[in-house]
Amino acid sequence: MIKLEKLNKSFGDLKAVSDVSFEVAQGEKIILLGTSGCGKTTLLKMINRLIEPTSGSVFLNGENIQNIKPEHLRKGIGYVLQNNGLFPHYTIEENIAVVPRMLKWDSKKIEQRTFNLLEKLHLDRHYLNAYPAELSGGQQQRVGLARALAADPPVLLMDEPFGALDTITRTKIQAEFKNLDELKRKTVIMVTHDVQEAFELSDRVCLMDKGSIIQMGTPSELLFNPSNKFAVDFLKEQNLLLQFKAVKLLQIVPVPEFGAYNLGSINLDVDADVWQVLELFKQHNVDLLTVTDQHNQQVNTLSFADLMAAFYQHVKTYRHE
Ligand SMILES: Nc1ncnc2c1ncn2[C@@H]1O[C@H](COP(=O)(O)OP(=O)(O)OP(=O)(O)O)[C@@H](O)[C@H]1O
Repeated sequence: MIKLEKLNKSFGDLKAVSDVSFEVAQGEKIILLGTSGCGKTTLLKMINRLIEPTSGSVFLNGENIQNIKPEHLRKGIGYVLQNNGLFPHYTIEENIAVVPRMLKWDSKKIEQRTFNLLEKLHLDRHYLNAYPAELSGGQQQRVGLARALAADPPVLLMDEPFGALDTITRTKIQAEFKNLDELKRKTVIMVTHDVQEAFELSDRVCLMDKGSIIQMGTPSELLFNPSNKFAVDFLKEQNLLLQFKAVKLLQIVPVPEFGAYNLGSINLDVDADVWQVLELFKQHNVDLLTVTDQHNQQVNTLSFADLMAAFYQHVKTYRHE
């Protein structure tokens, strides 16, 4: 779907992006992660031609984007800017309608799409005539996302979309983002410097430093098989928490087909990660995790200590693979 080939960008003597190559499959969620100034935004902007590379190429569905007019290219690539970048003198309705108007949609279609997006993004219709400054940061962020999604582009580029939000609003919007059906089929490349956000929302993480890729892989690959000291150090602070979130209960405690996990009277999602289970152990003060089969017969029980032992055994095995 998207292919980056030996992309370089220099600003004078400064190499902002250095020899970056990778491919992104359709529907994949890639997160560009790294410290401030490592070249993430520059790399992102080369994908929609807001910045032209010094050398190297970007291909979209096999076509070199140098051969596509920037305005045309950007109609098929939604872009959520850092600090949401809404036009302050446009109402919310006008902000959302920017690309559909460029595409000359009729007003009824634009209205329907706008209402539909507001509903999906939990924004009340009465904001339509308001200006961005009248909305909270979280609401502005939702409008920024609605604007990028308005014309239903197959690709979405997002630059620190949740960066300006407080932790609680951020966690809430991240969860909504993850569960938005509309986004599931889209190819997303997103910039962040927040490790947890990267691990939570991505299929693969592209860890960068000084313009270059340090490591690109799934969250589990980065966590359990970091490629060098930079990758180890970057993830060190939150390592254990990230590991608990990266490992699914299913990977360490088998469950029969159509069976279930239970904590006391709580029925757990079979897709739960270890962190969610640990949280539930703590919150509900239960002693045992039970595994039942399709007839609701108990086939296994694990204490907190058993669960931890299974987790560490899994981590040990994974590291040696
Ligand atoms: N237009 C420009 N002219 C000169 N230098 C630039 C320009 N744009 C970016 N840079 C420099 O290129 C480097 C990479 O910048 P970039 O914005 O891509 O980093 P980033 O990883 O996105 O940082 P942040 O997380 O702080 O947004 C930085 O050193 C920056 O100062």
